[in-house]
Amino acid sequence: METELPLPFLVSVAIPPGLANLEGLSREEVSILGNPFIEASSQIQEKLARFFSRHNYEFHAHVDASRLESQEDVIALLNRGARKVFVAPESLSAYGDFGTRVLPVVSKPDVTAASKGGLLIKDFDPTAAGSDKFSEQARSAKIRNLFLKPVAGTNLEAFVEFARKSNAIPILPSTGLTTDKSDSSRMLLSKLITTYWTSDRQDGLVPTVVTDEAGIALGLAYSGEASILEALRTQKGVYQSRKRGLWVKGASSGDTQELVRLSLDCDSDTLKFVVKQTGRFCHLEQFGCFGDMKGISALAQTLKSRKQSAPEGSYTARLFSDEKLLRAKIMEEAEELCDAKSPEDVAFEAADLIYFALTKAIGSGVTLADIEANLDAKSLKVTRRTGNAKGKWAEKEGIKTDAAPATPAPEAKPSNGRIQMERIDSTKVSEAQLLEKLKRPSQKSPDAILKIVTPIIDEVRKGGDKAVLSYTHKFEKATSLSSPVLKAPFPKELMKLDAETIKAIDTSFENIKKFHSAQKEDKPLSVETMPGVVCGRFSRPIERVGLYVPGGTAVLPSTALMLGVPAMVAGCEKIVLASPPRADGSITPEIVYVAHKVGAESIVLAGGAQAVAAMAYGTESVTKVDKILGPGNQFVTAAKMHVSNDTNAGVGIDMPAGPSEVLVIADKHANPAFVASDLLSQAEHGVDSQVILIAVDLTEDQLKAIDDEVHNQAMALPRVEIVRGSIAHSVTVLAKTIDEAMRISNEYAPEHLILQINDAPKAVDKVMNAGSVFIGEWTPESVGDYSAGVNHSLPTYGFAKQYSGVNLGSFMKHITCSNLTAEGLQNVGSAVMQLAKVEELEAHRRAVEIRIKCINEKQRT
Ligand SMILES: NC(=O)c1ccc[n+]([C@@H]2O[C@H](COP(=O)([O-])OP(=O)(O)OC[C@H]3O[C@@H](n4cnc5c(N)ncnc54)[C@H](O)[C@@H]3O)[C@@H](O)[C@H]2O)c1
Ligand SMILES: N[C@H](CO)Cc1c[nH]c[nH+]1
Ligand SMILES: [Zn+2]
Repeated sequence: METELPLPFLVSVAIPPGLANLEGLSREEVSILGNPFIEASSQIQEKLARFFSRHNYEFHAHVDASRLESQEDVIALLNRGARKVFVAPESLSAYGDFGTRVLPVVSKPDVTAASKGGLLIKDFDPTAAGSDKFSEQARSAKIRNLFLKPVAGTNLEAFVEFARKSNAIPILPSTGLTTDKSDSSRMLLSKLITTYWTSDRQDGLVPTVVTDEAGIALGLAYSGEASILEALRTQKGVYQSRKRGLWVKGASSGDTQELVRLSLDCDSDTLKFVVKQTGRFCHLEQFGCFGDMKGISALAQTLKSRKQSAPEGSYTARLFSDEKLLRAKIMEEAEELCDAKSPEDVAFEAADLIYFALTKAIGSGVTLADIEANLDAKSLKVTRRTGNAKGKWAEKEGIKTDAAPATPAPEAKPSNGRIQMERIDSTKVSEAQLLEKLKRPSQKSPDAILKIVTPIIDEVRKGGDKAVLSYTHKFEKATSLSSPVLKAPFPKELMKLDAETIKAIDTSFENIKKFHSAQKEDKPLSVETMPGVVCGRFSRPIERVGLYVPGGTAVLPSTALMLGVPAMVAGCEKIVLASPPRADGSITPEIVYVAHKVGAESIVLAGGAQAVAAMAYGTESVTKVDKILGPGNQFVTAAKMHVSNDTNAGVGIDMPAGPSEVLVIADKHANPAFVASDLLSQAEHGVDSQVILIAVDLTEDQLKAIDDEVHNQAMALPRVEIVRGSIAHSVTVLAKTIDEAMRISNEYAPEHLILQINDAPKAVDKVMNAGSVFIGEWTPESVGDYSAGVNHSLPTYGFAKQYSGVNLGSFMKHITCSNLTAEGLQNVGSAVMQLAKVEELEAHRRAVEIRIKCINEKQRT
């Protein structure tokens, strides 16, 4: 059961007839329970989204959006505060990046339909045949976020019991609950709430923490079924006095409370009433039973009362009435805060700024609760601002800005803002400014990531399988998984695929195999450096390799091919694949099929640092490997670095392969639609991806044609919101010549370089730094990602300056050998002895001398 819900059930709130406005969905109806479930359709999506942001009290809106037509509708709902949106299962893959905020809705009771994060089953009939079995399966699978919506006419009390037993969250129809305000409906509602609570007191009352809207505890009271019923009926603070029965707060003192929301705590033995308090709560001369308010809440309270009755001529009264003075003070304090250095000064200046900012808010009728609700709502946004400063402020500080007003920051208008790359003219900026613009989006500091992965690695090293499994349960929610490894031979039923996919994998497999086989050396190297001195070099496969196939935000069977095929061609004896499993513990069938084709000995069903540690050190069931290869997120990369630095692990790694990137060089011969499609193909990987276009001597019309294509093609993509994120830190650079473009590209050292220019093959000579190059208009980068034969596991972040991408050599070691004849030793011996003498390593010298003496003796006899 999800514990973050205010109450352990949802109430499905009916949309008012006519849909003229949604005011019928008033705060009193949905907010007190804090937990509505609303059915959306494209027609009312916008109204719903606006409704969520307007009523920014903390209520959990769960929205059935299976009838929405566009992804943008879903994203708008998420951005405006819907905690969860349920969509048709076939469109789920488009929301991979939104974690458990988007879940599937189905009508058939089937536990296996639960994706990683949960499931909503509609029209559920708890009395139908097979429902007991379903309940048992649901309980043992411990699916988080399993929501059940009953078929019309279901007995609600029995249904709630059924849901509790099944570890599910029931969605109760509004009819008879919130929409019907009769006593009997309120009675049913209070009964349902009391069904969930447990009291350890003899009188059956439940302790009730009373807080104001900012969450400051006012005091402790008690609730019983009757007081809850009365509180719901009157929407006021009503409690159960232990001595005097029903206690309507403020009935005699006039210090009444408006009930804002009620919730149960995690183990359902304490209630919380959030109230708007008039006057004070405590019977003593203080606001709450724990004393008066402090800090920001107290300041907000004081400002509120000053606004109502500030003595004329007082400073606060002046601030409320003199807009210019307040503006100047906010600016002044903001600057002082920016300039403050010592912790004391920062605290002092921050307090001043908060005072003036809050004065502005209270003067505009905005409460502290409104500000806090905004902060909470921002944390729920799935599309974010870049965080860059705007216009004049950025210019003043000489830092990266948000897009100019003509191209608004995409995040500001998530649904329809233009998707456009920032432009920079390389001839009008300094080299330093250009490089600043081309900086990759910043990632979390390596230290912060290391702090997260080090304990995971240590635990796996010590705890083996058990530790790996516990992390897989935690991160992948695959709680049913009992072994972290799937050993070959892999069962056929785990690699059931349609014929078209098999054909595509087989084609790619053959091409990758062909290209990597061709990288084999014909024969061992052998060179006679002096007469009788023969030096040689031969290669051997690395015996045991661990191949990490990412699976967090997207499943990438193509990466399994790119790592598995060269390992097979190299002749590695043991190939171990690792990839995060799905929530039901299974691995994508495409990956199992590739593992089978490359002859992998096992698949480690784990991801992240735990998978890397398991392969580096070995566990009871995971084979220890000699080298770990493959891309991954920051946790995977940090874990690879960490284990490779541990001499006890004895494990090597490939190179840092992070968020995807592409640099396209296009001249006037390039087709704008092709250019845009290549940029977007890497932009869709993740919001941390970056794409760069170097436009060589293009006119404004030609540039606009590419910009238009980027926007129009992006808008038609299922992952448009991810593209918005990556395009926000992507750049078009204007250059005059191909040489200038190549110079910039070599400095950037892109993972992928695409040449869409006249006589593209000729320009290849000028490429110094790049992971992989795609030459000419008929070579989109995606052919390299999947099927051409080249490898797609490539160095990013500028590491193409010193690393190669994965290739056959990544799976081989080169061993050298020397073979001397007596004549050879005589020829080279004097040089060796002299250098040994210089280094004062006498034993080295004598190892030659002893042999030369022997040769000389032999020659004499
Ligand atoms: N350069 C290349 O050649 C190339 C190729 C393919 C993919 N990629 C990149 O690989 C990356 C794949 O990342 P991904 O996240 O989708 O999958 P992933 O498999 O790399 O990571 C998922 C794992 O991250 C761990 N994790 C997540 N959050 C965590 C947390 N808070 N603390 C500790 N561990 C946590 C979990 O163990 C989870 O299993 C992307 O950036 C993609 O662009 C690069
Ligand atoms: N372009 C990615 C490497 O940066 C690899 C990939 C896998 N699937 C699609 N693309
Ligand atoms: Zn790709």
